Amino acid sequence: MKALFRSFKYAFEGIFYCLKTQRNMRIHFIFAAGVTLAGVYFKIEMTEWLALFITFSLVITSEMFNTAIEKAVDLSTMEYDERAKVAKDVAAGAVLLNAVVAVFVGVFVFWGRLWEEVIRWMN
Ligand SMILES: Nc1ncnc2c1ncn2[C@@H]1O[C@H](COP(=O)(O)OP(=O)(O)OP(=O)(O)O)[C@@H](O)[C@H]1O
Repeated sequence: MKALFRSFKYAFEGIFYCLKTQRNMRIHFIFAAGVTLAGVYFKIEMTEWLALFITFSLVITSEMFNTAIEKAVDLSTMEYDERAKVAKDVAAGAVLLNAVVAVFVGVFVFWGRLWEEVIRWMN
């Protein structure tokens, strides 16, 4: 049981480390909070919540793996190395890809509702 709690403690330390040191991670969390509030406001469907939570998770976990890879690469070399560049660029590319998909999902879920809201305000 003690070992289980210890592994949870380390996992939370990893999450807090990313939040403390990675500006992009804080931005992802702020976006996720904002989108969650918008979802509550617009009373979105259960399947839409599922799509949003999966995309939050993809963006945030890829950012965490990106941080882990950056640290591991820096541990292995501080010299310029083409393999280090590839490792970091591929990890950063994964975050970018997930972030772009998250924007598409957000637009897909909210575009119609935002548009209706704008029209309602104008009338
Ligand atoms: N050892 C290295 N050898 C070759 N290129 C590197 C090396 N370290 C970093 N780079 C290049 O510089 C880019 C930025 O790396 P860096 O480690 O500064 O990450 P970052 O994206 O600025 O993240 P953070 O701001 O979180 O540290 C990498 O994507 C890679 O292209």
